[in-house]
Amino acid sequence: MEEIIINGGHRLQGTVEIDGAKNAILPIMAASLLATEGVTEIDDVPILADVYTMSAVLESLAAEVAFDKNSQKLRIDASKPLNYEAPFELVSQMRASIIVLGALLARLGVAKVAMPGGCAIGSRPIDLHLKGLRQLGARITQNGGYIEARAQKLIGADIYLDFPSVGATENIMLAATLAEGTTFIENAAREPEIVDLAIMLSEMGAHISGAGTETIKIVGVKKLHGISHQVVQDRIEAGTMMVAAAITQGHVLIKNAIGYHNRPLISKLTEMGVKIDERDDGILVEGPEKLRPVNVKTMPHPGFPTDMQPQMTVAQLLADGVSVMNETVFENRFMHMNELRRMNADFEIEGNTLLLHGPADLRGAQVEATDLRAAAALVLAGLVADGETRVGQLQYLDRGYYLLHQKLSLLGADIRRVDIDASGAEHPVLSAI
Ligand SMILES: CC(=O)N[C@H]1[C@@H](OP(=O)(O)OP(=O)(O)OC[C@H]2O[C@@H](n3ccc(=O)[nH]c3=O)[C@H](O)[C@@H]2O)O[C@H](CO)[C@@H](O)[C@@H]1O
Ligand SMILES: C=C(OP(=O)(O)O)C(=O)O
Repeated sequence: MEEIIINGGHRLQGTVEIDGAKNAILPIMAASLLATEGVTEIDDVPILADVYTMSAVLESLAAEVAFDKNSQKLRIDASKPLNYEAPFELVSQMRASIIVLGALLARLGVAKVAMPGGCAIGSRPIDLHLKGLRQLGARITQNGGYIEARAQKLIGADIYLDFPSVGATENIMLAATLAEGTTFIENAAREPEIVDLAIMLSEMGAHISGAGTETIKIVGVKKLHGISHQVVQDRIEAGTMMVAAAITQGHVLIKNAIGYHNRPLISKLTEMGVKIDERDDGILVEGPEKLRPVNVKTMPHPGFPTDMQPQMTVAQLLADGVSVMNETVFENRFMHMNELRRMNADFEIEGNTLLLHGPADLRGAQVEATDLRAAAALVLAGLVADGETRVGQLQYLDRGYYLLHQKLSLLGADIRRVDIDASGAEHPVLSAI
């Protein structure tokens, strides 16, 4: 059993490097299935459990995948005939595997993918994905826990999404690249990871415009080819580090961080009294002695990201007064708060609204992650808590952060990751995956 152990109270100082984005690499890996010629080579690939899971999904479909951890390069050859079925054992490990549905349908005219379940943060249906694919001409059936989509040919369509779903936008983009004619996705998701996917698809030979706006236009082409692509930086990892600096009175340069990807977070941290300097070499964050309370509402991009909500609640807890967090994207994303209560946090939950009474006098405790960003929030709380915090269930953290403890340790935190054996002895963990 592994744990991260933190002794709080250290100011973070220095420079931190950020990896490629989990939420960009996963759809990019799915997109590589569309290349019938050449191989796809991807740089700056984050070393994450989800990347290994997606590699296994692609291999189950008969793509050849090679991931070199040292150079962080991923090579995918999908040029040979592919299978059309993504099995339950893999899809159930990671919801994002549903994105192979659109790619397989476009490439093979048929796809069978296990229905992804919900997860701790919400039920997460895929009705919008299916609605979009149906509008492109797919016949979709659900049987025995699998979704099967078939189409002799996909035909471009005008698709309006009731909600700007990231995954639905990506699935439809992948399917539409090889459809006959033009597709418009209206009320599309506008996240930077959508833009990165569009860049990659364009490099492969797709005709896409408007990614990053509400309307994406895709003119279908006959075929796509392998390319080299560098994954965009992970704005959520960058944001997590910004909050770490903000709450520890730190002085941290987030190297090469992209300010316009984190505009709402920068705005809210500034309101809290954090000094933020967007420089050519990254974003410099200086935490104040006292944080001011602030109200936050999560929204699809360019609103405040739900994936920064748990981390932000730690900063709000430490602020001098009452702050409000309103979570509008997922229905159950306050699971970390019960763990923070063990650390002496004072708050009330009313539906999807959280009232945080600061300034909290956080005390170290044994806590357990319930999902990926909950894990990050608990580590952040440990950085400022009095005494020792032990964070368990690190498999969630490993989905989205590589060696977070090492990065924080290099900035001056007293933090280590250990494997605890049956006798209770602790062994240092040097490489998480
Ligand atoms: C791998 C990846 O990129 N994951 C991100 C992606 O997840 P994901 O793509 O799953 O998130 P969506 O944008 O699709 O979901 C947002 C909301 O829409 C709902 N919905 C979605 C699809 C659908 O068909 N029907 C429906 O009702 C969901 O239940 C949720 O309440 O965007 C989320 C919202 O920014 C982020 O938290 C995740 O980190
Ligand atoms: C919710 C997240 O990811 P996923 O959609 O992969 O579960 C996340 O990155 O915070």
